[in-house]
Amino acid sequence: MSKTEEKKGWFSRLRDGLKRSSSAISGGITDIFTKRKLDDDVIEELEELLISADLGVATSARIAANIAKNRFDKEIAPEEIRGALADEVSTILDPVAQPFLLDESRKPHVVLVVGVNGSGKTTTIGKFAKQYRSAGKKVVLAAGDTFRAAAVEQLQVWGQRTGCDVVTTKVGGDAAGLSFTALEKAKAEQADLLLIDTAGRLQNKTDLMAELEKILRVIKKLDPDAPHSCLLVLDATTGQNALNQVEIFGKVCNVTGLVMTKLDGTARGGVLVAIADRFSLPVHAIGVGESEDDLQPFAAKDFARALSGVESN
Ligand SMILES: Nc1nc2c(ncn2[C@@H]2O[C@H](COP(=O)(O)OP(=O)(O)OP(=O)(O)O)[C@@H](O)[C@H]2O)c(=O)[nH]1
Repeated sequence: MSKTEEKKGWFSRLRDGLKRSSSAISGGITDIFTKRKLDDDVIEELEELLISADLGVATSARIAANIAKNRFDKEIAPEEIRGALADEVSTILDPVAQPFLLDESRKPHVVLVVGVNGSGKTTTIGKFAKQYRSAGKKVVLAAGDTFRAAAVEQLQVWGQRTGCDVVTTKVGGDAAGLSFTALEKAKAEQADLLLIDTAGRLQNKTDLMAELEKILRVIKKLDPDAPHSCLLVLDATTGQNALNQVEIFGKVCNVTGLVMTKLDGTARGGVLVAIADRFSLPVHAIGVGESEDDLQPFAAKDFARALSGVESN
């Protein structure tokens, strides 16, 4: 498949995945803008529409005001508004759309993967493992979600599939100790990348924080700069709650980048715009489906156009 075909294929998948979010926005724009002049009421309705699509109050107000500029008192076609919205969203997302970069000077580059249960951490780890294995890198996985046997098994499956060693311990075992062992092994083997999975029991914040802090403390004994990255995986279906998760996890570990999954299962995909606007954290990848191919590097313009219901890329 050529690069253009591949890009086109991904754009259709992205557009299909974001359908629930985009049809609410796109349909709302048609309802608001058909045969009406752009006045204060229309701006307010647009703002409300964006808030209901989870773009956040402050961000929605700013976008609506920007779109209204130079268009006041004119009858504007819905398609033009969708295009203008895509441009506004793209301006917000562009600075945060940054691919994850492997630091080759680290042996290994240590990545701590955090996020609440079921957010898509394992899928993300599997995808990264596959990507770097295909590039000929040595990758070690640490099954740090020691609470659930299924989480460990799932990571082992990824290990087998991608040819990566998976360091595990018994169910209920110490995640920090396991991370230490995994880093020791990865260092000894001159691995390029160590991906550490973690448990995400946000319902017990104190335990979660204590556990993450312990992992951080312990791996720093072997490498004071580790972890070199901390990826927070967010589930888009949680909507505005994803903003709280960025804050909570940010207090424990220095979150360096985000991955947002399950954008296909929700009408709340706009939350990614609110998060980008508020935290300015790099967004490395997004997921619009259950297969590993549905997790792709984040492209701001494509996302903005798909979310706004602009038909082509
Ligand atoms: N629809 C959809 N499902 C996804 C996406 N990403 C992951 N999933 C599914 O969500 C479920 C949870 O994903 P995992 O990768 O196991 O998440 P986790 O954070 O490791 O979960 P725990 O191990 O339970 O903590 C799985 O059934 C995945 O197939 C996505 O982008 N879209």
